[in-house]
Amino acid sequence: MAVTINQQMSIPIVDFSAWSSGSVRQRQEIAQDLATACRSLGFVYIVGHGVSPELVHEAFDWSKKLYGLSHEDKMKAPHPPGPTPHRGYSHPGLEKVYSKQDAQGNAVEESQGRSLRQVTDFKESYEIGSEENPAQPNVWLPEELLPGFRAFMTTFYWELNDLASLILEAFSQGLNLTHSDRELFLGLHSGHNNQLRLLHYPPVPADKLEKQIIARMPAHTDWSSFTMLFQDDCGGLQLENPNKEGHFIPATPLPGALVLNIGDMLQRLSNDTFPSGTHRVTLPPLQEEKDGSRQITRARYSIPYFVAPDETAIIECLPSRVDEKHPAQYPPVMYREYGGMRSKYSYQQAPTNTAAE
Ligand SMILES: O=C(O)CCC(=O)C(=O)O
Ligand SMILES: [Fe+2]
Repeated sequence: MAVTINQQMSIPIVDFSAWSSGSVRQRQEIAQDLATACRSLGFVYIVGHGVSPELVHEAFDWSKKLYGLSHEDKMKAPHPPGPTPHRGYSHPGLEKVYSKQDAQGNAVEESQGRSLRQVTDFKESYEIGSEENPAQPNVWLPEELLPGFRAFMTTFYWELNDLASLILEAFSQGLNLTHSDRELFLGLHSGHNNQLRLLHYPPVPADKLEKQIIARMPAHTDWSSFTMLFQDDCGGLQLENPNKEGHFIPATPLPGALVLNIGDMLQRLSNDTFPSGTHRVTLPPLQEEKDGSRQITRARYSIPYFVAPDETAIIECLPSRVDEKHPAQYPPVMYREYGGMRSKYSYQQAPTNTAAE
């Protein structure tokens, strides 16, 4: 039995190890297990995913080296102004993550953008894409600052895309797509519009997070098709229980597992068969260090990989998932336009970077 519901954590675990070399029956079981898991929460742990622990370890090592550089050096690969291109280094406080609900209504755009920023997201990130995506060129550090970083990350990006392609196949089988829908679905994802993200949440006083004076990452959905996330052992990632608004389930770090969550595009393509999971990063349960009487959270590192449709792909409910009983829930949308709408306020003028002091 490849799917287990861990009672304590309630997030299903799917073993993907037999996907590439398994029998037709084994593959069918995995596809079904994955679909069952994604239907319920839109969140699943994948074990046996084939990305070697050494490679993941090396990626975290590079991330630590990157964030160990001085602010001045990190700013040699600055995120360009505005939300796109979404590449390079974002210092703490620059990017604001918010939910679809937070940003509704067009008339009060400016004030909304400002009010969303009253609570700073205390994290720093570095975004990497395909080297062959002219719409979103990478912003690299000078090679001498971190020799080998660019080469490693470029290889890692495509290694993760290899896994993403297998998971897309498993999804098309689990969703019972017709042959032509399968071709369409796979064809939307060339791999050139994915995004590899290195995230660092510096230590902060726990009470600042508790009192919501600052945030790590507020509740949101990802707007790509799905996300594969590696996290360190700190904890703090949580997903919202889809049946109980405002109740969050911890995505406790599970050694060797990646966390997969469904994004808005796959929710649309699957016509709501797979819900896009709302998640956030908040206070981890572990607080090991103390600063006088004040509790300080540990630093946290995570590496999400967003598997996205191509920029100009038109996303609409796949015909295999639409019938009289299940009419299409979404009109067609170009992926680039949807992303633009969701990220509109995320890179407005940032407040000064002092929130965690
Ligand atoms: O850091 C994490 O665990 C989650 C990151 C995340 O949700 C995101 O970057 O969209
Ligand atoms: Fe996310």
